Amino acid sequence: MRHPLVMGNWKLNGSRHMVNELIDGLRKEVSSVDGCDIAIAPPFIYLDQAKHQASGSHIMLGAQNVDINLSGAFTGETSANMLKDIGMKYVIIGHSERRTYHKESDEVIAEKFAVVKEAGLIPVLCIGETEAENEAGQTEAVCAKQLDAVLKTMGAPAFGNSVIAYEPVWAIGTGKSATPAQAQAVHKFIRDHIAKHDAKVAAQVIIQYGGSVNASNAAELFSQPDIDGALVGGASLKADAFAVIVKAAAAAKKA
Ligand SMILES: O=C(CO)COP(=O)(O)O
Repeated sequence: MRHPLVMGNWKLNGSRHMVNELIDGLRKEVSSVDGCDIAIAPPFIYLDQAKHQASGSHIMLGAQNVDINLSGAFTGETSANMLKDIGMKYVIIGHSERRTYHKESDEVIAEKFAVVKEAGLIPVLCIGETEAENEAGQTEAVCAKQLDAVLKTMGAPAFGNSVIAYEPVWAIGTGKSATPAQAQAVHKFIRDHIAKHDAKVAAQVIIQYGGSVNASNAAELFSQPDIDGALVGGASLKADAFAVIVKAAAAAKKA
């Protein structure tokens, strides 16, 4: 049985005050939840503070990005080993906002996947099509290409103890989530695509959905057989809304 993961991607939001308030709120709301892994990914500068604030709870920490290099003359960057050093568990890579605004290619993202695995951290690989690609019927081709970048360089076993987040770009921050049936169809495609290489790895890889997940639509999304939790943006900035999503994921897998 796969254990769902609900992860909050705070993106470029937060302050010292908010880190303390939000984590304190979450700790109260989710203290009795079991059956769902919980993580948050605040901005880099607050990761250490967040780790301390969450200590003793089952809220895990993740980073929103990582560099492909481990050390040296790379001004402004953060390495996978540094993230490991401060107690991170997950690293989000390939988010569509980084693909778009920072021109990250599939090849660079595959390199990031490799350094994250090498450091003993869990990559959360974001994939998904744009609205134009969706309308052109290219959803599966785009997802396959984004997965293949990692499959080609590292092989299917790299997806063992890794997370994939299917985030259709048109659903991110728009309030227009994919329907549960639409998301399920793509999640099944993703799992089947990995199964062509390694059925065992495909059966256990966590595939999260992301894109306008909120307290109202989460339960129905999680009722789908191949949706293993969510990567949540806006709704992760409010403890009560995020907790509803976490509880929905835990309940779905017990049902
Ligand atoms: O990009 C996302 C998570 O990584 C989704 O963002 P929203 O939940 O705000 O749509």
